[in-house]
Amino acid sequence: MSVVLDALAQGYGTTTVIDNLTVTLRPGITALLGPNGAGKTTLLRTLATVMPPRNGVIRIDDIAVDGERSARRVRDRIGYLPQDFGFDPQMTAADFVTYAAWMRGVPSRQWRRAVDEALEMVDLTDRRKSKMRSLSGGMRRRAGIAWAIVGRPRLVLLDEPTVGLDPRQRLQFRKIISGLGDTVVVLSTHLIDDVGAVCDRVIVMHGGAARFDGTVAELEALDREELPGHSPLERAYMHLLPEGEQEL
Ligand SMILES: Nc1ncnc2c1ncn2[C@@H]1O[C@H](COP(=O)(O)OP(=O)(O)OP(=O)(O)O)[C@@H](O)[C@H]1O
Repeated sequence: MSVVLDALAQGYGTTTVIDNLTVTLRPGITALLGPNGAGKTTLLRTLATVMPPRNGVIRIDDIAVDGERSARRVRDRIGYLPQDFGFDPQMTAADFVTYAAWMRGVPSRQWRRAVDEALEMVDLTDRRKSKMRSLSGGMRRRAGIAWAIVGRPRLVLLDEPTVGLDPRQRLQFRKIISGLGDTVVVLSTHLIDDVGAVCDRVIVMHGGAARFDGTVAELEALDREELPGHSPLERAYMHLLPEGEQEL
């Protein structure tokens, strides 16, 4: 799986959110960091083929995704968990994940196995028959993660997947995504601990551009002791913000 963004521009109406972004995403876990409004969700939605690029090119497995026709060719390779995902509260957890398998073009004879595997990965096997409305917030988010990974799509896009998870569930989440193997995983987060623990690569977005693109160790090397923050990664992140935003 390869995902190439070449001079990508994206926005809403007259607002430009992403401007001239060029990156190649490879198998492994990439974190998108950046302040509120930096464009992380917009980038994930664009990668998920929800919005065609305003300018520039997205190439998924060498297919240029520039409209509905080309998007249809790649959608079954993509698992996308939006920040606020909707569901029918009457659906069981298994139905919810089966719906994703169907949407992703998993053949019906494989649904049962694929759904069982996804629910097992997020530790919801014993809740497979529970209605979505009866699950706790953290369980729903884990069902959402199962939604994104069922059928093993090669590109997995997760928008703030650990919001609402308790500490143990966050550790479980890290285990799940570390076990996805040969998959391009892109997640947005504000939790720098998660980045340090599981991500291979970090892209820090600000002002429509990638202000940093490198490994966690390379980001950590930008640590400046004089900046606010409780860890080298937090201080390195602060260092990447414009000067006016570096104080608290
Ligand atoms: N549907 C929309 N219509 C108009 N503007 C939008 C829309 N969605 C987002 N925006 C604007 O685009 C910019 C980027 O928003 P986006 O949600 O991508 O940021 P983000 O980095 O995901 O933020 P957060 O950390 O708060 O989730 C913001 O200025 C936002 O107000």
